[in-house]
Amino acid sequence: MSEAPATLHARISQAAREVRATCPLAGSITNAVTVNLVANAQLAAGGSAAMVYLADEALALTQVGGAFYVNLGTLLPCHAQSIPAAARALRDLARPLVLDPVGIGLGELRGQILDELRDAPPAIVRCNASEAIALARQWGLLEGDEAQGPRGVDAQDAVDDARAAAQAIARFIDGAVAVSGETDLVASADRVVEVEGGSPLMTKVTGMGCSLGGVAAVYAAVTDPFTAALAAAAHYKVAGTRAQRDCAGPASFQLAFVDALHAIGPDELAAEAVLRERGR
Ligand SMILES: Nc1ncnc2c1ncn2[C@@H]1O[C@H](COP(=O)(O)OP(=O)(O)OP(=O)(O)O)[C@@H](O)[C@H]1O
Ligand SMILES: Cc1ncsc1CCO
Ligand SMILES: [Mg+2]
Repeated sequence: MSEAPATLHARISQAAREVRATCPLAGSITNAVTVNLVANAQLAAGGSAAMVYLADEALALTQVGGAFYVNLGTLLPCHAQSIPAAARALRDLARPLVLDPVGIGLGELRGQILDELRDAPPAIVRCNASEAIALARQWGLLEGDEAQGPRGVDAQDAVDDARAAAQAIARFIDGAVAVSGETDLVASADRVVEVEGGSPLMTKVTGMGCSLGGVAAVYAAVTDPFTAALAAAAHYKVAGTRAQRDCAGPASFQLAFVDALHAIGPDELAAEAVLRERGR
């Protein structure tokens, strides 16, 4: 990993160049609905993919991959062991974990696993606004009114409403949080950047968020968590904007989107990324 350049755009293009040059492996434990899109997006972005379910295999993958991705979307009994075991192994190796806490609040197992991850935390949390607020509450990171109240699993909150939660999580994990929506928000302990672009059709294809987490893990294999989260968010927004021009609806959008992820080079990515710094 070389030293990060000063500007955000330069950091993104350097990260994309390193991904293209090294084809980093990010292993995944991810949900059964969208596993194929996650792997295809990781390959199209320039990385390599390997999906597992069992603890034994997850532990082997943490040793060989540059980063690891965990998505709680469709839990099975084996995940009660495999996800915490992978997270602890990554913590001990000082290798980045990217977490998508899909469906936080649904049933008990998700909550148990997230309690365990508090002690072996991810480097990047990738989620929607409601999930960011729910995770910050579960980990006890909010105070006053913000700490109260039940939350569902849908993204009923606006991305901007999740800003305090995102920053609280980013500080707690000493990493980055990427909250997706019409405008994405990427937070580190001391910076908040908005990323514009994409398409409303991204909400009509399942797994756009899941696969964004997988691509963030590919980037996390070559750069720091904040740059990785920002590069992945920007790559998705630029690819989504392009894909919308060439499609007839959600199905052809997904194809055009994966093509665009693949076609966008590091310089184009930096040139077309629309970023707005919101505070540091
Ligand atoms: N209305 C929108 N306009 C533009 N881009 C959007 C819009 N909604 C979502 N996106 C983009 O779609 C991608 C996925 O974000 P989204 O918030 O839909 O994730 P998600 O709800 O976790 O998805 P899933 O759970 O289906 O994987 C991100 O790149 C985000 O920027
Ligand atoms: C639809 C769905 N259900 C569980 S995971 C998933 C994919 C989007 O998160
Ligand atoms: Mg999601």
